[in-house]
Amino acid sequence: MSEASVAVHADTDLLAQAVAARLLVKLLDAQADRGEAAVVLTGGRIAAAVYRAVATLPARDAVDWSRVDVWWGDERFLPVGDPERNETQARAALLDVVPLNPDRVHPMPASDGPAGNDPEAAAAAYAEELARAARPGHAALPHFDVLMLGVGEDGHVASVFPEHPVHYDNRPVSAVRGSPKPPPVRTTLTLAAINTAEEVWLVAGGADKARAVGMALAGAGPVQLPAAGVHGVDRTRWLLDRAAAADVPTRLRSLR
Ligand SMILES: O=C(O)[C@H](O)[C@@H](O)[C@H](O)[C@H](O)COP(=O)(O)O
Repeated sequence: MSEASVAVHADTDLLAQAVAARLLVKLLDAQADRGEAAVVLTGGRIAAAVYRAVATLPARDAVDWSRVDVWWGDERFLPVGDPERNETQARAALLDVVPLNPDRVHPMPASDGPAGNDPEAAAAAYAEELARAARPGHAALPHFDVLMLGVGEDGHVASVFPEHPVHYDNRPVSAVRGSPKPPPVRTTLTLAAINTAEEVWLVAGGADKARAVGMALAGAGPVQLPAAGVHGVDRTRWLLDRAAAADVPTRLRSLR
């Protein structure tokens, strides 16, 4: 398993700026190595702040956005264009302002989409879309260069919540009902699918995240604290601000 690294930034704004800069470099490196790049997005406030920061960095134009695949790690199961959808937030903050190839943007299905108002069918449809993008004969999932996650106060990541049946689903994409964070119906990559990414970044800012972050890094169980069960194949990066890092053992921090 890859080692986890922890970077701590002074405040949430600097955290978002630093993650945005890292993301651009990661996309550039992936394109230099493989000719293309694939990123998996998430929802929430810190993710939106990162997307907005990417949009304002002049270096964003160094990325060939037409060769970036955009996937989502989770989605709130709502109609297309609903302001609460993670897709809508990412489009407004970043995706609408960079020259992406629309065929390479892969939102999770909406509740009024072709899969119908059925989150299980939506999860299955997304699993099929992922499988179509996988290298033939290799895997059920395409290569993900970097997968970003926020962290909930309860330790959830994507829409994998503590003690939820999704932990026992061996498919790559799962429907979620009864989410403790609204809205209650969602779709999500499972931890096993998340953990196929080359790099996984857990981004958390604010004092309300300190307990979950500290417990995850202290080795809590993944069913009780999903963030503890996340590992990139090459790297797992915890990208935090000082308040969120308050309970992280000092030996694990590289302070900035
Ligand atoms: O749909 C969502 O809400 C998410 O994907 C969720 O996993 C989020 O990333 C965390 O809850 C952190 O959200 P904040 O950054 O807003 O605290």
